[in-house]
Amino acid sequence: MMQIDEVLLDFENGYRRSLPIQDIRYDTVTIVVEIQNSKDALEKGVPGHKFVGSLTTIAAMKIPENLTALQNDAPSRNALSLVQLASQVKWQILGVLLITFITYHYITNRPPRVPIVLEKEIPNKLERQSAFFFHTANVLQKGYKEFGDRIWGIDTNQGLRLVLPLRYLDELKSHPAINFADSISRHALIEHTGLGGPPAAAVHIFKAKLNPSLSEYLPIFHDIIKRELPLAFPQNQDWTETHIFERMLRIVSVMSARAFYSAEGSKDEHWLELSQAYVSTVLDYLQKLKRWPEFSLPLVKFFLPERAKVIQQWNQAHAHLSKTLEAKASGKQDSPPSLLDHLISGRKVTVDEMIHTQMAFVVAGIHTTAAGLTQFLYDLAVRSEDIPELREEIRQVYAGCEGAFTKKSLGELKKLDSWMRESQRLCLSVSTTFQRIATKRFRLSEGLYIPKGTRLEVAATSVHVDEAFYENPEVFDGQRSFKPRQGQSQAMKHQYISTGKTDLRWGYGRHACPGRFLADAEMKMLLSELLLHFDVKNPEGQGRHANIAFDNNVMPDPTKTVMVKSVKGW
Ligand code: HEM
Repeated sequence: MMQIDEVLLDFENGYRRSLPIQDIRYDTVTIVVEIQNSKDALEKGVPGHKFVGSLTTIAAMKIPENLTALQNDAPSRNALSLVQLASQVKWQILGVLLITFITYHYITNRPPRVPIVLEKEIPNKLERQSAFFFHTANVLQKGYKEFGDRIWGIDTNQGLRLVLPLRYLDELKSHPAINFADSISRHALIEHTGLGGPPAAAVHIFKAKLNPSLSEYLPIFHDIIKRELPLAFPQNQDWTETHIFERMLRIVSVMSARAFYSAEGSKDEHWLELSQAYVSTVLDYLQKLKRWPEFSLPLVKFFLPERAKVIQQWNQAHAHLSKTLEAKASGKQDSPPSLLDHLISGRKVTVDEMIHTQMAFVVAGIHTTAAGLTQFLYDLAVRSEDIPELREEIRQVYAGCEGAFTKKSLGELKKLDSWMRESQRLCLSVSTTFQRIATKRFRLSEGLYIPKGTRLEVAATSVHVDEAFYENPEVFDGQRSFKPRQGQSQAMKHQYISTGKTDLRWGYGRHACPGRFLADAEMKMLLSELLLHFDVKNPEGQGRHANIAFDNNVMPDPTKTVMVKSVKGW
């Protein structure tokens, strides 16, 4: 037999204390006894062994040398051995659970096993990321050619992205486990920048309210174009070197301000300047941030002047929008109502919510449309021989509607439509589209497991130059879509606003660009007025201006110029 000198008390609240046995006063607590100091016990090799029971049990306890004997004899035997067992099992269970959790987490989040573009040519991952950032279209084209019909991956500074073959589009276009808005937020690095796409509710209102009222907007847009165009392109009988992008941006920003914001806003020079400058700031900010690896962004962003500029522009937008919302509180709407009118009708919207929505529409709608117009003119400047045919069609349609464009008359500009479509086929606004993010893990029908958070997309620029879908895809053919539209059955197909699996200019599926009808109308009216009154060409020997591309964005170079001259007799 051995004597216990000291006990270790484990109270239920987690408190633990070691006391000589004579100091223990309370006899009601449930305690754990750990033999600690007994020399005898040490010699017998049982220290660390725990017994649980009431103090009365323990105070009276004389522990036999043979512990098994105690377990058989002691009155508290069952209680002691059960809790002892539970205590040991508890740690084992926790251990097993932890290992299971880590294994599960690893397995479910492990990137899918797919071939990675450039992995063989550039073994260093950082260099591969950089190659994609600076040569996006080429890297996409390489992967598209090399992996054909398989799913393949791209290493980017913001992680692995999976490129899908077109056959997955139907399976995924309404899949509940993938999300478009999250992927836009991810592209805009929302957790570092606070930037993101327009809220789904606002997009819904845009589709339901603004798009159906487009006809009412046409005379307003046409007036804006007729007012702004001569300011942007003064009459000049000599060829004049002209920056295109900034002029397009200005005119589109006026039309967009009227449609998204308010009639007053479309005349407010400060708002117009702000909306034009904001997009460039955002693009510069993202371009700079995306050069850095993800983990460094929380720090890097503070060193970029664009961050301060974006915040300053938000503050300016705040001043405008709080004034406008106050003025609109009476319920007075523009005619036709702007998107802002629709958004606040019957709803309480805070100034901050409205800033987010308005600025997101500014980014989605102004730069893209101005870029589309600039790309068109850059294409036309190296094919000025096509101008007379386009101009003739415009003249006929213009005469037919007596100079007042309607939806129907814009629909008759089929050659212009085809030219716009061809220009956009080769110069998309984004190099990949159908960008989605997996919000849950799921498995594709052909078996590939997609972990939560995976980014998925389609290599749109490569699809558009695939000869399986386009004859002589590298050749610019302005009438490519005009020809098939001559037959009755195809008359409504192959339009500038059309979308399809091999026609990804506006994205695909339920998130295909809802602003394309607006862009189509704005662009056709602006180009019609421009081509009625001006010739464009590039200086002798100057080829088609190259685009600026980074990550997913493709833009015309705003610093380039084309030669512009007034048409005789205007
Ligand atoms: C030529 C001009 C334009 C181009 C090339 C363009 C291109 C695109 C593309 C490619 C997408 C789909 C992205 C994807 O699926 O990955 C998209 C979506 C979107 N576009 Fe446009 N866009 C243009 C004009 C506009 C305009 C004028 C608006 C005005 C409201 C607009 C608003 C939007 C919105 C809100 C979305 C997201 C739709 C959603 O959340 O479901 N776009 N655009």
